[in-house]
Amino acid sequence: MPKKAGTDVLQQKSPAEFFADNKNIAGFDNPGKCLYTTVRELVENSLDAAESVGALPDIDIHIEEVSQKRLNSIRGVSNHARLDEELYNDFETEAVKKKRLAKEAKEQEKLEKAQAKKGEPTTAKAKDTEVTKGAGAGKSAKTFYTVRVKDNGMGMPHADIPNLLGRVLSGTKYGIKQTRGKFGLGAKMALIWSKMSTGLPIEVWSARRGQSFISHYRLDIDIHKNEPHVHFAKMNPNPEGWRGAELSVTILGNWQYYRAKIIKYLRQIAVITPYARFSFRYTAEEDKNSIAVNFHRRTEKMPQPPKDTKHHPASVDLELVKRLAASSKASTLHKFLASEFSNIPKDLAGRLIDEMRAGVEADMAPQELDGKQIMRLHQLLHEAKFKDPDGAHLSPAGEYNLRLGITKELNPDLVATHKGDVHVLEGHAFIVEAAVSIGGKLLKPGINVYRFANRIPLLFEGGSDVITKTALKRINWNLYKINQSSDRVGVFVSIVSTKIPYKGAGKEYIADDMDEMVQAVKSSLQQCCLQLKSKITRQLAAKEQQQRRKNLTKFIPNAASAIFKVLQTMTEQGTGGAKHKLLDEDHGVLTGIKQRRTTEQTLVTKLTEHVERIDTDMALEYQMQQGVAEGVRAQFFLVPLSAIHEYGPELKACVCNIKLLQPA
Ligand SMILES: Nc1ncnc2c1ncn2[C@@H]1O[C@H](COP(=O)(O)OP(=O)(O)OP(=O)(O)O)[C@@H](O)[C@H]1O
Repeated sequence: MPKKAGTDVLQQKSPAEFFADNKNIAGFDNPGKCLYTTVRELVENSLDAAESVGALPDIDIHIEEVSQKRLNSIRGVSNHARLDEELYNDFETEAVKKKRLAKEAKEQEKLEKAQAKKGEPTTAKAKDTEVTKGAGAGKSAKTFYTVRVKDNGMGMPHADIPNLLGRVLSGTKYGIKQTRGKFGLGAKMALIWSKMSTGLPIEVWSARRGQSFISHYRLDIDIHKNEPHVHFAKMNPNPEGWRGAELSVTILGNWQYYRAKIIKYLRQIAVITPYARFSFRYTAEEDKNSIAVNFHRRTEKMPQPPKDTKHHPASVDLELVKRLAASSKASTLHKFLASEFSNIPKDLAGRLIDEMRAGVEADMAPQELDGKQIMRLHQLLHEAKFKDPDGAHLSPAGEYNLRLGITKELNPDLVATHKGDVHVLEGHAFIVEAAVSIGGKLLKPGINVYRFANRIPLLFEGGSDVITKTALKRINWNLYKINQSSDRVGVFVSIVSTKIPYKGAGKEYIADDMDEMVQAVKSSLQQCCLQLKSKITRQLAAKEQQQRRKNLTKFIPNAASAIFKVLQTMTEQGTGGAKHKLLDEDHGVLTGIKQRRTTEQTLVTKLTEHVERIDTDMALEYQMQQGVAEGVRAQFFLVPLSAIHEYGPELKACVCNIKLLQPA
């Protein structure tokens, strides 16, 4: 142990201490961001937990505002009235107070005038109200929040709960599998922050399938030792057979500044997870500020769950090879290579061993490999040719879910989706899915980028991210008849992989420096744009036609009146002086006018009929050119009323055909 702290004194930190000192690395930058990241980490754990047992996620999220005063009573700290006002940050001298009140009165007067102008009732405000300030009152007051997230997932084994939630860098998601969580850090960071800001422990309820009790824990973390500290643990009866987990943590936060981000996050997670139900409630100390938002489940079709896979030879480092060899249960080196790695079939394992030489035999135990032999093996694994991972173990959201989520949450005019091929980055397979939408009231004019990685929305650091940069700089939107500044364009890209190359443990963005990733994102977006281009071209043609008709129709009254006047003059003056001889039908027209059978209104009616006929003829001609099969098609999704429904024959009507297709 160091005797005294100083720059030249050797000190050691536990992982918990490190992350407590550097919270920003994990996305816990300031109170508002801490509130956001806490919600996010707990929701993502819940989604992982529900999907891992194949349950359609049902997630309740509740944020409850807790004033300093209430927090103090929870903690048993007494709330004293202030004795020495000048001691506090928010103390105002008489002069400052007078100035503030005058300013407030002026603003109030302005507001009342504006309301009176609009005919609205004026909101009376008590002027010069003196608030009795106790502990936690005034503008320096902080606000705390209890965040509670409940799910219907797999729950946690009773005995593992302290380690899973009270020891930094512990978790069940370190395997080679696509999961939202990866680092074994998120929930513990929420606990560390609660410990740092309120000193309150985390509370946990959990029940697993086949378990007759509900585990109930209250625990915190010994940051110095990186160990869980259990306040109490109980096994309560579970008469209703509930399964899932519920976590509750009380932290310092800032709802006011991060409210929009939290709602945006939930809206985006609802886009990428339309098979989940999210119910969100915010309870404020003042009831009028409370809100509730529900994101309903729109489909019961969940993507195939991701599967565990093995290390691809191209993805292993020297340390990992050493560790795998030391811990392998395979009896021979040959079996070790063929069983611990993906894409090394038996014959290739034999060839690799032959290639290693240096005293290496196929039937030696992997633990017998010495340091140099391990180095040789590691080198060979990176130099030899192996098949790429096929990506079958990944679980992309699917074009159906992506489209459904976008349509449901943003209601755009057009959407195109595309699922890219499997690509590989450092031995890890990845798939890029993309969607591009046009229109919809919720989007601003311009390019609106939505980023997802392993089905998590990424909301921060957009400027440095590969998806944003590709959408803004590498796509020539004009080529696809999309106006990048005036059209409301939604760009949605979802990347799934066993290893998302995040920059930082906060999982906020993917860097732009990997060519494989850049190309895959670009190509998926281009494919969406190509689909949109043909739809937009058709829409533009239809619009042009409509405009032409509108223009012609607009001039009919004037044209009819002018023609009528000419014809009237001709009838009145006779046609004796005409240069050209009139045809019989022309005489007919003039006679009609003379006898008042043909009026100006007759001309209006005839011209209108003519414009409409031309319009119909052009539409028919267009339809003939396109062919019936190429007629205007739009995909839309119907939500079945029950889980059992049939994809029956095509429904034919005079205006459209509807065919119910089983989603791919
Ligand atoms: N709601 C839950 N249901 C079931 N298990 C959970 C739940 N929340 C957490 N866990 C378990 O606790 C472990 C630790 O969670 P934590 O959030 O600290 O890290 P992680 O999700 O593994 O990784 P990351 O830091 O990347 O989010 C998880 O791996 C999981 O096994």
